[in-house]
Amino acid sequence: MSRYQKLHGVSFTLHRGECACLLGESGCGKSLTASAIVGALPAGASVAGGLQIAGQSVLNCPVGQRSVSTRAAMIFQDSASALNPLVSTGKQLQMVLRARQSLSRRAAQQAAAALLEEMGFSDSMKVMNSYPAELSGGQRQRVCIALAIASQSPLIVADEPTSALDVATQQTVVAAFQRLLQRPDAPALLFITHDIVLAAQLCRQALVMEQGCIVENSSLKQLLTRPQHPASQRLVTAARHAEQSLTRHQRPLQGIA
Ligand SMILES: Nc1ncnc2c1ncn2[C@@H]1O[C@H](COP(=O)(O)OP(=O)(O)OP(=O)(O)O)[C@@H](O)[C@H]1O
Repeated sequence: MSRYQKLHGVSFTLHRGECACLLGESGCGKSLTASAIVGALPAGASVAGGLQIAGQSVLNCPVGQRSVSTRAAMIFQDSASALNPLVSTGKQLQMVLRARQSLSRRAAQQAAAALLEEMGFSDSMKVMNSYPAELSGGQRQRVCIALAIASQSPLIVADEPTSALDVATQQTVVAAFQRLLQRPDAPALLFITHDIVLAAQLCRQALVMEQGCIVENSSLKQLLTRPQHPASQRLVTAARHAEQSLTRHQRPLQGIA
C-alpha cells in the first residue's frame, strides 16, 4: 500500500443486534474500512485513532493476535473462496462450533444441523454432507452466515455478500441475515453494499463514505427521505431512478395491446 492516507474521519458505533449499512461509490474505502476492523489490513498499512470491539481496544491488532471475544467474522462476496473446498460444510461448521464450545461430536453435529435449518435449509443433513463446490452461491453464502454465528464473534462484517447473486437468491441470503439479527446472542452486523434497497431490508443505520471519509451517519429512513450530503443524495437519486425505471415497465408497452 502507498504511504498515503486512504481513510480518515471514519467513526461510528454499532451495538449487538444492530445492523448498519456502509454505502458509497466504488473506491471510496468501504473494503479498506472492513479490513481495518477485522485486522486484515494490507502489509505496511496501519490505523490511527481508536478501534474497540466488545469494549477492548484492537487497534492495529492483526486478526491472529486478537482474543476470540474481539474477533470480527468476515463474510465475503466470493463465498467459494471463503470456504475450505476439501472439507464438507458440516465438518467445517462442527470444527468452528467445537473450537468455541466444549461440545461432543454428536452435539456439534446437532448444533450444526440446527444452524443450517435456521439459515433456511430444509435438508440440513444433505447440506452437511456436501462440499462447497456442490452448493450454489446463495447456499454457500448461507453456510458462511452459519459459520459466522458458530464463531460467536461479537461483530460480523459482510462485504457485498449478495452482489454475486441473482435477485431471488439475494432474498434468501437477506432472510438468513434477518434471522441472525433476531437471535438473542445476535452480533453487530456491518453490511457493505451498493444496494440501498437490500440495505433497507436489514439496516436501521446508514453510513455513507466518500473518499475515505464517513460523510453521513444517520438512520436509513432519514437517508432515504432527507439525504444531507451530496454523496448521499447521489446514491439515493440513483436508487430512485432505478426504482422508477422498474415501475415504468409494469405498464403495457405502447402499441402492444
Ligand atoms: N492493498 C491496497 N494497496 C493500496 N491501495 C489500496 C489497497 N486496497 C485498497 N486500496 C485503495 O484504497 C482505496 C479504497 O479502496 P476500497 O477497496 O476500500 O474501495 P471500496 O469502496 O470497497 O470499492 P468497491 O465498492 O469498488 O469495492 C482505493 O483508492 C484503492 O485503490
